[in-house]
Amino acid sequence: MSLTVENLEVHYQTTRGPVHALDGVTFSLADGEIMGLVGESGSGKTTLGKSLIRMDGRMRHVGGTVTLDGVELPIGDTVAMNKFRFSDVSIVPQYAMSAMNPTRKIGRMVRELVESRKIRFSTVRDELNRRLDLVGLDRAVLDRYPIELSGGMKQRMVMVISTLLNPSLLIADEVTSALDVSTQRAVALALASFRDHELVRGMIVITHDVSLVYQIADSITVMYAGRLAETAPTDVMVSEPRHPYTQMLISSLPEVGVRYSGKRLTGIAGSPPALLNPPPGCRFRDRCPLAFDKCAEQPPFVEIAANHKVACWKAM
Ligand SMILES: Nc1ncnc2c1ncn2[C@@H]1O[C@H](COP(=O)(O)OP(=O)(O)OP(=O)(O)O)[C@@H](O)[C@H]1O
Repeated sequence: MSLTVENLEVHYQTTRGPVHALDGVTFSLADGEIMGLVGESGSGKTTLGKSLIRMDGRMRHVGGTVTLDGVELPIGDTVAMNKFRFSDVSIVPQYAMSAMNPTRKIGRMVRELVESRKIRFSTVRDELNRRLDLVGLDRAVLDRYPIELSGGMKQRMVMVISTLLNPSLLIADEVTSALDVSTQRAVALALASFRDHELVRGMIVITHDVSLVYQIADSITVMYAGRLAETAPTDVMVSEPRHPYTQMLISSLPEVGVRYSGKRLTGIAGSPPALLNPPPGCRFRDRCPLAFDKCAEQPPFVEIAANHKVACWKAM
C-alpha cells in the first residue's frame, strides 16, 4: 500500500462563503503504517478522513490529489468513488455505533452489504468468522440486533464489516471516544491487530486522544486550523516535538504513573481562527508563546529530520 496526499484543499460551501477546512494538506503513508491524526476540535481531521472516502454534499474538492497504490482517487466525484469504497479504502466512521441499521439482524446486514458489492456471501463467510474471533466477538452476534450489543461490541463489529473486503487503507474516526477506558484499550488493540494480520495495509486513526495513538501508531500527524502543523514517527513526536502547538499538546498529557495531586494539568489558552476567512501567516501565532514578526508569513511544511516535518519558522 502507498498513499500520497498532495496539497489537498477542501472547502465547505456555506451561505456565508467557503469554509477552508483543508488548506494545502500534504503527507504520505507507507505500507503497513498506522498514522495517528490528532488536533483539537474543528482542526479538519474528520474532513480529511471523509475526503478520502465520501465527501458530504457541502464539501468541495478545490485542489490537490490523493493517490492510493498508484491510482489517483476521484475524490470529488462521489459516484466514481463508489468503485473504491470498502474494497480499496474504507472507514470506521465517527458515531459508528449508531451507524448500524437497527431493524436488521447483524448477519443479514453484513450479507446485504457484501451482496451489494456483487460478491457472494458464502465466499466471505469463513473470513467473517475468523475476524469475529480476532476481535473477540462470539459468532452468535450475527443472529442479534445491534441494540443487543454493548458499545464496544458494536464498535468491533463495525470494524469487522469495514475491513471485510480487505481495503488497502482504513480510516478510523474517533472509534474509541464513546467507550470506557478498558473497552477503549480493547478496541485500539483490535485495530492494531487488523494491521498486524495484514487485513488492511495502512491506517489513519483520527482522535483527540494523543495517548491512544501513542499506544498503536507508528507516526503522528498534528493538524491545526485546516493545515498540518507537524508529522513525525511516534517516539520522536513524543520526545522531541518541534512545533509550539505540538509541544503544548504533548505537555498537557498526564504521564503514566505520576500522581497529579500537586500538579494541575493545563489546557492551551485561546482558540483557533475561524476558517471562513482564515488570516494570512501562521494560524497558531495568536496563541503561540514564541510568535515573532516572521509569523505573519505562512511557514512552509518542511522536513527537518528523517520523516519529521514541521510548519514553524522557529523550528527550521
Ligand atoms: N457541514 C459543514 N459545513 C460547514 N462547515 C463545516 C461543516 N463540517 C465541518 N465544518 C467546519 O470545517 C472545519 C473542520 O471540521 P472537522 O469536523 O473536520 O474538524 P475535526 O478536527 O474533525 O473536529 P472534531 O474533532 O470536533 O470532530 C471546522 O471549522 C468546522 O466548523
